[in-house]
Amino acid sequence: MLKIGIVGCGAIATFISKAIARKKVSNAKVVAYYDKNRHKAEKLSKITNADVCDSIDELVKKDIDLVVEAASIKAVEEVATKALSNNKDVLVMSVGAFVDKELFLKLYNLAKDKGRKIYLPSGAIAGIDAIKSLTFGKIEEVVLKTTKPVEGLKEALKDKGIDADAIKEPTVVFEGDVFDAIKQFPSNINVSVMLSIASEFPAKVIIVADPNAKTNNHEIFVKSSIGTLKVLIENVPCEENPKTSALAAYSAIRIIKDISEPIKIGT
Ligand SMILES: NC(=O)C1=CN([C@@H]2O[C@H](COP(=O)(O)OP(=O)(O)OC[C@H]3O[C@@H](n4cnc5c(N)ncnc54)[C@H](OP(=O)(O)O)[C@@H]3O)[C@@H](O)[C@H]2O)C=CC1
Ligand SMILES: O=C([O-])CC(=O)C(=O)O
Repeated sequence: MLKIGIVGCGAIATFISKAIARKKVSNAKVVAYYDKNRHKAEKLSKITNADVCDSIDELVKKDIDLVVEAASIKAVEEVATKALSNNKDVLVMSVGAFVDKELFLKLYNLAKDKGRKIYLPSGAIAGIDAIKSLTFGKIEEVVLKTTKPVEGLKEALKDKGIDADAIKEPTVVFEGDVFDAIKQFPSNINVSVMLSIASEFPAKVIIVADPNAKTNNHEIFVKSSIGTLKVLIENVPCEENPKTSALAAYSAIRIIKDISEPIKIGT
């Protein structure tokens, strides 16, 4: 039985907890939660009976195999460093943190030294399997066009001084590289960093705010010497957090399930 500790008790942690409690994943149990808002951890502990911790340090010292980071980009360095240093594997949802190459290398080397694994789920996008294989050829172009309901982009738009309520038709609110995209939309475009890591090529990113959209759509285009990939995924947003697609949580759940599977499907 894989023992899991979860840091960040929002939308993704809720999906994971329910999937485990409802035995959709039978090889794992949640044993500990930590959230900076203790009441959120307490709410989830009612679903799984897991302990509520007062700090990341307390959580990583527990008898657990895997720490799931489902908190924020800012939390990744501390959570992953402490998890790996305490000989736990770590699954990182806030993949945007790895836009920082130094952090990527630091955690990569720590995991290697400790003989532990860092899991980066495909998250809210599809096609990562093929894109990883395409890197054996020459990648020429990587583009992500994300269209989200205005509601899901509201906070980030406010930070940019854009009044989301004034958007009455599909509007491009960002066009640029992955580095600026994740800086300006840290809770919306982790997928662009995942795409760039998988393709080993910095993605061009376009973000559209659509007042009529009901789904979080990600359109991916990768041109390479091996082939050209075009993928569109239309994701149902989480009720608890409309910025986040349910698929992102299910990709983490799938990794947790696959850890104990004797057969590995896909690249
Ligand atoms: N890889 C991918 O494809 C995707 C990644 N994500 C990312 O995954 C992460 C989790 O998403 P989601 O569950 O929707 O987010 P939520 O906002 O629903 O939940 C995150 C929770 O973690 C808490 N938190 C934030 N920072 C810390 C910290 N340092 N220590 C402890 N708790 C903390 C938050 O508190 P508070 O609300 O007070 O900040 C909140 O309760 C986010 O970073 C999100 O951007 C999301 C979708 C797709
Ligand atoms: O869930 C999504 O559709 C994408 C997302 O929020 C992210 O990548 O940060």
